[in-house]
Amino acid sequence: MKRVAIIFNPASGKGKLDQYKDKIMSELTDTFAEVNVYYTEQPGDGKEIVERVANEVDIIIAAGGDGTVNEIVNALCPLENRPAFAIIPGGTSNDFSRAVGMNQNPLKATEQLTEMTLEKVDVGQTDKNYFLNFWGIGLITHVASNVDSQIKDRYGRFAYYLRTAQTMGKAQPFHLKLEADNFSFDDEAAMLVVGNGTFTAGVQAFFPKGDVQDGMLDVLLIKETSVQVFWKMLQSKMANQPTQEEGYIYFQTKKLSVSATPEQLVDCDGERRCSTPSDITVLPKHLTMLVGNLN
Ligand SMILES: Nc1ncnc2c1ncn2[C@@H]1O[C@H](COP(=O)(O)OP(=O)(O)OP(=O)(O)O)[C@@H](O)[C@H]1O
Repeated sequence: MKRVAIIFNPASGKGKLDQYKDKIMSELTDTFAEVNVYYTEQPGDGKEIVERVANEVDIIIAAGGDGTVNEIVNALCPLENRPAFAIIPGGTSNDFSRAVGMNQNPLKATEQLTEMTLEKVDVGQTDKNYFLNFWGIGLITHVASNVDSQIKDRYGRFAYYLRTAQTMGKAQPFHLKLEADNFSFDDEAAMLVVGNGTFTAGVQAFFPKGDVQDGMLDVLLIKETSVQVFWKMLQSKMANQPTQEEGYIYFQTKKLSVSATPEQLVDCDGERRCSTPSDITVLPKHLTMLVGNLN
């Protein structure tokens, strides 16, 4: 584990990483024998860099926000020989970096990386796309990802649910057909979220007890949206226990097939580029990551 490629997105988080760049580099060059730095200039560059350097390095670090991480992970996951992966958080939400216990200060996160704690983590796959955090349809695609960060820090899940409740009028229910390992559903629904990581938009909104190493996907199906349903969810622990409440269902599975009428836009780790139908599976321990505090 000596050769490192760090891919910076200078535009992430409105250029947030710029002030830390020199210190990040000196910390890395003190620890690793070879550190090559790359800068992305436009969408697609992260993918191209990974494809170019993956065979020559032991570790690829994504220094940027969730969009940068998503692009790099989508280029890494199909490779047969995957270098280890790490994240220096540089965006607004930084969901998977939080899930693997990275400090949200980029310099402290770099120090954590140099401790070289390696863990294998699960990855979600839907058709040709990979996700680390979540896949979702329905209401979730209407919730602005940037719930005010101060309010989010203070009120966590509650702020996110409140924002979701505010957008409720915008989402039309849809007819959902779902086939999972031990569960099927064929009825009206308002939202379906499939989680791998535990964070959505910077908060542990839906799967606070999720585990990125358990080889399972967490699934939350909201049948009808009402303030009462969100209130019930807020009070529940969602602790890896299958739950069937009046307004929502929670379960775990290794794979599921989803179709919807009308066709639904899919939000996959914040990227909205595909629509239903979708086949979703978990790739257990598919990526080796340098992590912070995983517990
Ligand atoms: N130099 C660049 N200028 C503008 N956009 C870029 C550049 N390099 C990469 N990109 C694109 O910017 C997009 C957004 O990046 P990223 O998500 O890291 O930042 P962010 O939007 O500020 O963070 P967050 O998603 O956490 O809010 C990525 O999809 C990436 O392809």
